Amino acid sequence: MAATRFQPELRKPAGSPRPRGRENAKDTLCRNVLIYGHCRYEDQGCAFNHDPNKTLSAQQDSGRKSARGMFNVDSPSFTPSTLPVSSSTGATISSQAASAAPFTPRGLASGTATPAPLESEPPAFNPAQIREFTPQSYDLSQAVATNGTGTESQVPFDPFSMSSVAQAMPPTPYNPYLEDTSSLANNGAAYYAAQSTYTAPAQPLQYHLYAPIGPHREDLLAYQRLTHDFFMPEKLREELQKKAEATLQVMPNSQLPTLDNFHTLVALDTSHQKSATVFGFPGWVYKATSSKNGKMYCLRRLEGYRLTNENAIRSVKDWRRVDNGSVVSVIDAFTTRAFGDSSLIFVTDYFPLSKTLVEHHSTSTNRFGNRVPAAVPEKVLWGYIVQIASAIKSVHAANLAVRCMDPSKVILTDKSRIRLGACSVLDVVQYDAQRPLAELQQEDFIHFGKLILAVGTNNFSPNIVLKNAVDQLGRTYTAELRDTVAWLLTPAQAPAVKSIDDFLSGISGHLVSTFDSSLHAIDSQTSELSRELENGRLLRLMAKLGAINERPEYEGDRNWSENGERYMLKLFRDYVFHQVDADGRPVLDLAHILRCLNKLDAGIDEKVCLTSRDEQTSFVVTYRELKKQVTAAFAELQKPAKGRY
Ligand SMILES: Nc1ncnc2c1ncn2[C@@H]1O[C@H](COP(=O)(O)OP(=O)(O)OP(=O)(O)O)[C@@H](O)[C@H]1O
Repeated sequence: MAATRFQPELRKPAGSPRPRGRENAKDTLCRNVLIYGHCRYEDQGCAFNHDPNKTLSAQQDSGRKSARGMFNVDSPSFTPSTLPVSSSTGATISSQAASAAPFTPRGLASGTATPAPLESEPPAFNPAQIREFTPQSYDLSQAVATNGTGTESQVPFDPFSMSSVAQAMPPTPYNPYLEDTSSLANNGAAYYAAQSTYTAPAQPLQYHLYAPIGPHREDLLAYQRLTHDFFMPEKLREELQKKAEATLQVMPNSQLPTLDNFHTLVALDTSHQKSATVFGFPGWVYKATSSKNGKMYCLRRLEGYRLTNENAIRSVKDWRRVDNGSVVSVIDAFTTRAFGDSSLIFVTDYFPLSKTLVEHHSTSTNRFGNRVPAAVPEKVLWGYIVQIASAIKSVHAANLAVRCMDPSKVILTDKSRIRLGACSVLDVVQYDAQRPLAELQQEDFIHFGKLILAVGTNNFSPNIVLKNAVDQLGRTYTAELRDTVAWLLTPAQAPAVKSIDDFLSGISGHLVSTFDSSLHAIDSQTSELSRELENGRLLRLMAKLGAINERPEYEGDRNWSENGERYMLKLFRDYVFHQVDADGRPVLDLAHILRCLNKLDAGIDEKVCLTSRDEQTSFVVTYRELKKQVTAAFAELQKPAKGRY
């Protein structure tokens, strides 16, 4: 919008300074100069002064001359040489001036009482000189003192400092499972006494502790939520339960012997066929319970093995140095005649319901019962590659070699989680060969390549033709995967040697994505765990209620009678678990149950109306009161009966 210029000939400026006549006008600085820096009408008869220096000296002179140097209403307002002042002068500028072209101040800060010397250079904009805003701790007591008002001490609150909060917190963290909150009260006493600083609330949370730790499901409306939303996902629960069941499984009428340190052996082999292809001895795998600590271990037995060199079996202890998530830890090895032969036993960690890669990847059958090779997703294959590479790194770092990476000796213990399951076996069995470690380590790369090739092509035959299999791999998967496997299968040209570190840097992109997947897995498991933590709390509460309610042995006891305090707990139990609709049909609302139990556990001040089934008695009682009664009743049950002990 074009600026409308101020035209003194056409319009009188409104407001002060009000020129008294032409003479006065000469001493008054033209507003066009004031606003725009120059006046277009200067040579066309504008009566005002166009020389800022003159105005200034005239004002100074008049100030010096006049005994009435005092300002009065008629005094021309003080006008800095080049800048409109903010107060009265500003008010006199016409509204049109608001749309004037931008004004560039020349040499004077707005509102400054002393005009800057006109000769001085305009200050350059220098952001470095501007002091950064730093939030200061606002000390109210000081503010009060400077204001000179009351003596009341105010709480200095520094919202940016946590130190005051940390100091005020009780030294021991609040334990929501502790029924006895007296320690909290003690802490609280000290804490409340020192109320001079802001403190975070330290009392028990006023509700339940289900904290929404992610990752979350999509937003669901209340009615879309399922029972499962409150508990562990069904699949995970089932999986864990099956694993627990497998761990505790026993074989009735088992013919298997009891060993020196192990009992209750359960065969884990899925086939009865003796196979000596991998180790040169028929092998069997058992789950067994340790007599020393009651824990379960996996025993791998090599049938008919005769120990010729004591050192062979001692080599197993070197494997205790290997601690890697992708290696089944080797605990011990010994020979035994308990099976009626001379057997070599390796003791390793036990992973319930694990399957070998052969078992897992060669089980697809079509509707005629024939095996159908199913391509393993490339992402899964890369996951395997990363895990095995990590295992090899640990093993090589411990100056050992894996030696056995047969797909039937690599076990899948969880979704896409694999572990090398037969480490150390060949170290003992082929001890006498005394092959150099460097050679064995280089051979590990070839075993590794063969393993991935077997899984990728779904061909677990020992007679696989490598070249054809690599070509087949290239047709199903990316060139990167094919080249990776080809690199593993190609022996290094002596004297060059392959190193696992070179391999790891070559697949670094896949390391990152596998790492990210495992972070996601950890996140969801932590989230599940936090939910189960709360469910465990509720279980304890339900156990208490169950122990308290319906105790026939207290029938004659006044405390437990229909009028006694304990009666409320019975009504509460009805309120929580035995709700019925208008027709007397059961109402099963899990959310109601959880909500009530959580409120009871927290002992909140909310009231609840409990009515007896015959609707003759009603209590209005707080959850706090109910909680007290649960605690008291349970404590009474815990007391040994008089005269009984
Ligand atoms: N550490 C372990 N924890 C739990 N189960 C294991 C463990 N190691 C192996 N298993 C399981 O024991 C079973 C037998 O394993 P084994 O190594 O004998 O495989 P296999 O397929 O029978 O091979 P082979 O034909 O050479 O005997 C497999 O189902 C395997 O998943």
